Amino acid sequence: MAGVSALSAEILLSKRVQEMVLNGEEPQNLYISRDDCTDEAIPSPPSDPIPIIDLSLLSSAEPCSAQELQRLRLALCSWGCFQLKRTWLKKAKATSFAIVESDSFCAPCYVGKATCGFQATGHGIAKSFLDKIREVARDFFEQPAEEKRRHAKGVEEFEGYGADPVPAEGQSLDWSDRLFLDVYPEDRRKHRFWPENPKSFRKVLEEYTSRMQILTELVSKAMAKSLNLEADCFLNQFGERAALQARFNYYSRCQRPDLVLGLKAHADGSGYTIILQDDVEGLQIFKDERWITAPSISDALLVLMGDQMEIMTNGIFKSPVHRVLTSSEKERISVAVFYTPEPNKEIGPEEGLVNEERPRIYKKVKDYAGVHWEYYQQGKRALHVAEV
Ligand SMILES: O=C(O)CCC(=O)C(=O)O
Ligand SMILES: [Fe+2]
Repeated sequence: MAGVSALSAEILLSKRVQEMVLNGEEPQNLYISRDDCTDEAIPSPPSDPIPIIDLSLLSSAEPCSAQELQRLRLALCSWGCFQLKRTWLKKAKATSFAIVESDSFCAPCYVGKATCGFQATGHGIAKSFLDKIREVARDFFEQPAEEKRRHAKGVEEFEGYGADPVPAEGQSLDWSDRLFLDVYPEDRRKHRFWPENPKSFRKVLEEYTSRMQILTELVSKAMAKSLNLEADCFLNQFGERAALQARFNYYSRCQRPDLVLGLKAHADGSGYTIILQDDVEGLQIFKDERWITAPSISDALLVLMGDQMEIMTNGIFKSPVHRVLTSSEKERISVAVFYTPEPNKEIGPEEGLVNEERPRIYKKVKDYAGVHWEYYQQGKRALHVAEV
């Protein structure tokens, strides 16, 4: 991009990428982060696809679930993520929930549960609801700039519409715009950042948040069971006021996808992250020394481990490095929900995962997400600060 004037990061971050694209502007130098664009050109050996896990089989009794638990554990040890496909959450009469997946429906297990007194009340994440989230996200970003600016964040703030705060010197900027919102606990919501338009945005996001709460309970329990731990152990570490934060990402088209990333390579500082993609691929996970594209499956959610699950599992589950590519042809939307232990709560490796064969590799940490952020801004991982 020789000849393009070098604007400072602060000025660029006060502008929206979407508007730069509408104005026909090329990416400035500060957005250029890739010099590895030849990696896609090298044919890579075929790899296993990101595992698809059927949670219905994990919330059911032995022996039905043993194989799926094993698949979940392997997915999280080797990939650090898995896809949840066509999942329906059915709220039980009491406090627990069963999940039923349409295409790998485990009839004997479900019948067993039903006769144990589980009653469905229709709390399902149907594909039509996932489409609704995508629709309100798209409708929000496609509004005129003035409307979105009503919910704008300051350059150095986190919450609201805009971009990440200014990174450390030498770090590149992401070719994306975001709307970042604290969604749970409810008393942490700052409604001035919640869009009033499209009209259904708030209601849909409230509903999605409730689904995410149910899902995090299920996933946390399933992960514990897959490691032969007490089902509630991770939930107890996350705490009752564990946070859910939603980040709506809008990746505009880019004239130089060979040089510019939608989101730079990073690992998440959350416990784990639940990602809803649209039909445009772009998310890549670094595995076995190469980047692997996460397929976009319209009725699937991608569950990606963050550093704090790696700590809680004493390094057994991996928090994968991932990034988002840009495309010159299509814009892309995703919604990432970060599930993070409650503020001020100490977390650490589960005792059941520390033994002679597997000595403790991480110590207890508190408010790790803040430390993670400082390193993230320097383009570094933070996990070493938790090492013993
Ligand atoms: O857009 C995506 O698919 C991934 C987003 C992501 O990794 C993040 O927001 O941390
Ligand atoms: Fe991420």
